[in-house]
Amino acid sequence: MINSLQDAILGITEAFKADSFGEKINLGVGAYRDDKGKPYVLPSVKAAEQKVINSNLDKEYAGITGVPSFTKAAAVLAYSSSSSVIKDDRLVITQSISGTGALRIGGEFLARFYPSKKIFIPTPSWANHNALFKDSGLEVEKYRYYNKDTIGLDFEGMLADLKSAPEGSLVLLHACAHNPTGIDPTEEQWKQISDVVKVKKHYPFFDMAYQGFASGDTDRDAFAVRYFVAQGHQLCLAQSFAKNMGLYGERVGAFSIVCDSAEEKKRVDSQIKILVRPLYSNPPVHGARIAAEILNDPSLNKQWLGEVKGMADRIISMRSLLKENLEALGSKHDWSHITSQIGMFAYTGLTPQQMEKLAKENSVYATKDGRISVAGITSGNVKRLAESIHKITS
Ligand SMILES: Cc1ncc(COP(=O)(O)O)c(CN[C@](O)(C(=O)O)[C@@H](O)C(=O)O)c1O
Repeated sequence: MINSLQDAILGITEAFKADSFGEKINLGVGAYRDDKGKPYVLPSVKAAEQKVINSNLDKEYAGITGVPSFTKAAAVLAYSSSSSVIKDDRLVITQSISGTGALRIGGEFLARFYPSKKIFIPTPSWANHNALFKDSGLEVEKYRYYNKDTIGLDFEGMLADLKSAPEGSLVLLHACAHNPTGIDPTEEQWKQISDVVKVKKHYPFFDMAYQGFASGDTDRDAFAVRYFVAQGHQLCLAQSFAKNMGLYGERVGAFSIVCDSAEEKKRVDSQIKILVRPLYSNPPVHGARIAAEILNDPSLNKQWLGEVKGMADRIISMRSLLKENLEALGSKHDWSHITSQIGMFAYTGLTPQQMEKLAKENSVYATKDGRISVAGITSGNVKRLAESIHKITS
């Protein structure tokens, strides 16, 4: 019996669309919305796209690993131009079908070549990680990440689970803006995580789907990845440009592997090509060309960084507004986690039953785990949202 897919996240948008209430609120899928609740095409993306169109490029196939001007620039964005992985030419990188595709290439590659087939992912993690790595042929295990009592990071639990995992396990790490909790380790905690990963000889797989979108600063959001590289870890990285460039439907991403030499890079590069060719042969060019323009044109890059910061800042201000509105209503709960968390999502701590009530009785739609996409909050709907939350939590 084939079960029908009722995706925990995409299904929320379907329910939202089916609701005829005029003031319904969608806090489901992690996609940025402006203060009018509308999708946002970054002006820098529009300008870059115009440049691509004006170049009258052909529509020939890209190579298996994609548009070189994109992948080279994506590597610099993640690792920085001064990184030894780039200077010593020991980074394998391929374009991917956005972040999901990057994770999948990584999962398939590791299932083929990495000794351990166990990948430890945080509890909770992005809803799609589990199926994605299982379908890649890996066994998915969990490490503690979220402390529901403090609505914070269960750092002791995380370290303990990484220490007790079999030596040389795969470990998935959210580089910044953890989905769904919005709770990130501090830089000090990342250093301790790196130490444990090194002692246990684990292999880090970073998922960086929100670089620049978390703090508004692309270098700051890449701290964990760059620190681990500086500490000598070999690792792999999935990058998505869905959120920080708003290229959701263009499916722009990259998968990279840090090797220990240029020689090993050559061997790994050919294995990546052997894996990708029969999967989808080569990736779409349009979105990658737009991203390449933005990353390589200094004035477009500067404009883009300002726009990414603008998105991050709007989300941060909506966090504060929601917390202030809840407090103004006389809520007795401590809502400080709403402003201490970072990135696209706030992990409210509401129960599935309360989330159900939010939807059924208040036309506020979000995933059952209590995650809300803060990007769906606007200065126009924040009051009604706070009233709805207050009503079901009083
Ligand atoms: C941690 C993480 N990693 C990878 C991806 C994949 O992103 P893409 O393939 O589009 O580059 C997402 C997107 N997750 C969502 O924002 C979300 O959790 O709502 C949403 O886009 C999704 O597909 O679920 C993510 O949150």
